[in-house]
Amino acid sequence: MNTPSATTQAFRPTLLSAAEQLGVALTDAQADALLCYLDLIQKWTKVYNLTAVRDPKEMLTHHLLDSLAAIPPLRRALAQASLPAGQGARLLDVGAGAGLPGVVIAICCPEVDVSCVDTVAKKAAFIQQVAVSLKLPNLRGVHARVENLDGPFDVVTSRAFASLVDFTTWSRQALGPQSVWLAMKGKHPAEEIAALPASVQVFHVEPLVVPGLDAERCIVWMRTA
Ligand SMILES: C[S@@+](CC[C@H](N)C(=O)[O-])C[C@H]1O[C@@H](n2cnc3c(N)ncnc32)[C@H](O)[C@@H]1O
Repeated sequence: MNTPSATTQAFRPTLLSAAEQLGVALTDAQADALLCYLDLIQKWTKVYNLTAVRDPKEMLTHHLLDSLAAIPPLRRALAQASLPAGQGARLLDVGAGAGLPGVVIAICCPEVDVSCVDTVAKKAAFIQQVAVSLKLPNLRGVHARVENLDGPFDVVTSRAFASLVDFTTWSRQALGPQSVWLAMKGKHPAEEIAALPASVQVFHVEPLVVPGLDAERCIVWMRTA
């Protein structure tokens, strides 16, 4: 059983209210897992330097709630995807670092198989540790450069990773013919979009509102043209 610490347990009302605002239905077990994930980041970041954000409250809004905001758009995209009947979607989170948004997706969407790839071995090992500690069979950490990974993955995500050109160039071989890229960005990245080659089609720039975070956020949805 996952039991959050007293510190993160105090965040539960904020988490539940944010989830409600976002339209993400969380079971008690999922809320526990998200709070325990915060505990694990805090514990391991002392040793592994997983993230520059150290304040637990900031971690909640800047990392956890920010990633949670991507869940409804992701669910919508998966519902529209024509996946073979009975097959769960495969998702690759590129440059996942401490597991954002990949771990949040694995907790909230148990039907999605999530691989978090990072070039830094200790970050991939941390994701494996999270998968074991939180009993998430649909989550794995992969130590590799994304350029060397084959797919096909149905959705390839990134957050705070690289320019759109680099993200799409380096991960293109991991996509199938019907797959999409989901890039989490701050304000509308007009210059990055303009720099994309004709072989990458941006089909939607979706604004995100993150509860408790006074900052612009969006998802850039792309597919191969
Ligand atoms: C700024 S961190 C972002 C981490 C996380 N996505 C987040 O939002 O907090 C970028 C991560 O990308 C990883 N990275 C850089 N180049 C990579 C590559 N070619 N393949 C896989 N991971 C890479 C780095 O090791 C780093 O952990």
